[in-house]
Parts: sequence; structure tokens; C-alpha cells
Amino acid sequence: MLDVTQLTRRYGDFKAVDNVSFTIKTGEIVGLLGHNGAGKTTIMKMISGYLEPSNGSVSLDDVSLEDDAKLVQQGLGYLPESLPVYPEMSVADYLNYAAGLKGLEGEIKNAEIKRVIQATDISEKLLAPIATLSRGYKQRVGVAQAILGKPKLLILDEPTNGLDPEQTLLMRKLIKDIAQDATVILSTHIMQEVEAICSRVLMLRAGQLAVDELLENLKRSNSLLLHTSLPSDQSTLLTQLTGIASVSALPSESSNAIYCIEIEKNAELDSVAALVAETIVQAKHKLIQLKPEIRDLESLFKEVNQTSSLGGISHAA
Ligand SMILES: Nc1ncnc2c1ncn2[C@@H]1O[C@H](COP(=O)(O)OP(=O)(O)OP(=O)(O)O)[C@@H](O)[C@H]1O
Repeated sequence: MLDVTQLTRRYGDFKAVDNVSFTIKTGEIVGLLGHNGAGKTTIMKMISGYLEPSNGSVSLDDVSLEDDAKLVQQGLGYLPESLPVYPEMSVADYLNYAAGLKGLEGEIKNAEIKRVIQATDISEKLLAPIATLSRGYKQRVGVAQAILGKPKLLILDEPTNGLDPEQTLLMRKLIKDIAQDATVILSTHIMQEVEAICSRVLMLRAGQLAVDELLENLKRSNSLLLHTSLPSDQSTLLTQLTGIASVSALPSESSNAIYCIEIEKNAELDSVAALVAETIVQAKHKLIQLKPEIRDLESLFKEVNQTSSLGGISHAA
């Protein structure tokens, strides 16, 4: 489990990361989102021990970076924003070197190197110098070194950057497999990536944590979409129900009606949905479809970044 407590990083007078706290359990894949300059890389560098925080602490399975950086770092894999250095090294030599840095030795080391080569599908480039690889292959080598030693914590800065669609799918599967026994935190600007693999989202705004929420909750809005034979002149049947803020009719191409039902702030979506269903059935009208309106992550991202105060949309723990 990763514990980040009141993490702050200043560059001179400027606070790049401001009092950020969160916990990530084993098995979770968490997406770290935010505009350019929001502080994502700075946070990932501090979690990986590459950069010292100005304040706050990071611990992995109750061992803090401050107390034993070496032990914590042996349990983590990091794919940095800038890709593998050592351009003159061959892929094989580089992985051998990276495995040594992680404390792997002998047969275990060889088996691990083989495993990551297979997992990232780079066997045909083993003898090629890193400098001659395409961007996508460099990215795969970066991921291969990050997963050496089956880290307990995997930190990935834009993991699918430069990958073709087939490799993107493979990478997503690989990340999901790793997350079965590890904690994964990844940064990306690609919302599809988040929707495809993350279970939870942390959104940063100007160095502060603006949202910490499960993806499924984020995508749920406080509205229901209802497709029914109830005509609009009888929609007051719905308006008067407890927990409903407003009902508006949407354009419908059939003889049936489609309503957008907005739920009151403190009402529970499931209970209101049950009440709506019951009301329609009791009024002997057809209930064709009733579902929560799904919010897309792009609009939510825009909303968070336009909110003037962090209180507006924050779900942060
Ligand atoms: N070494 C540094 N010295 C001064 N300011 C820095 C330094 N590194 C980062 N910053 C500033 O800290 C802020 C956060 O930067 P960071 O790289 O963490 O953002 P990011 O969210 O990863 O952005 P991007 O999406 O563009 O990668 C930015 O305003 C950046 O200019």
C-alpha cells in the first residue's frame, strides 16, 4: 500500500505540489490527471525517491522513503517521462544493468529479464543499441525495466506514449496483470487510457488535489434518463416525487417520451430510480429504459479545471 501524506514541493517561492495526500491499495490502478504543469511528474518523482519533498512523506507498505529509501526503491518500478538513457547500450545490456540495480542476481535475474522481454514483446530488438530504436520500442524497453523484479509499486508516466494501437492494448493488459499484486499509479493525458484501465482518478489542479474518486462514481452524474410512454402533460407525476429536482423532456423520434430527470443534491440516485420506475408502472405506462446519465471524463476534466474554488467539485478524501 502506498501512503502519500501532505506532500509539498517548492521551487523557490513557487509551490509545484501543494499539500497532497492519498493512499493507494494493492490491486488499484490509479490515474493521475491534470493539465500541463499541474504537478504530476513532480509527484511521481517524489514518490519514486528521485526528488526530495519540501514537506510531507511517502511510504510503501509502512516503510517510509525517509527511513529506508533503498528498501522502498527496490520495491518500485518507475517509467519516467523521458525514456531510457544510455543510448549506446544494447537493449539486453541495459536490462541486465537495470536488473542489477534492482538487486536481482543469478538465475532469478536471468529469469526476470526473460519474463520482461516476453511481456513487452521486444525479443527481436535485444541486440540493437537503444539509440536506434523507434519511439514505441524505446517505450517498451522503458516499461520492461520498470517491471523488472515484479515491483510492489509501479509508477508510469504516460505509459502508452508512442505505442501503436496493438501495442497500446498489450500494454493495458500488461498493466492490469501487474496490478493484481501491485499498486499502480499512472499519469496520462489520454482519457480513453484512464477509462480503459484505471479504477480510480486523482485530478491535480495547480499542484493541489482537486478530485480523488472512483472512476465509476465520477462517471455517474446526478441525472437519470427515462424512456417511457408517459406523455409530457403527465410529467408532473414525476416532478412531485421526493428527491427529484427537475424533469425536462428531450427530443424523441418515437411516440414515446425521453426525460432527463435531475436528482436533488443529497438524494440517492438508486432510490430515486426505483421510485420513478414504480410510479411509471403504477400509472400503467411503459417503462422502456431507465438509466443513470454517464458523464464523460473529458467534460469532468474541463469542469474541474474551470471551477474557481477547489470546494466546487472536490471529492478528495
Ligand atoms: N526543476 C524545476 N524548477 C522550477 N520549476 C519546475 C521544475 N520542475 C518543474 N517545475 C514547475 O513545476 C510545475 C509542475 O511541473 P510538472 O512537471 O510536475 O507538471 P506535469 O503535471 O507533469 O506537467 P506535464 O503534463 O506538462 O508533464 C510546473 O509549473 C513546472 O514549470
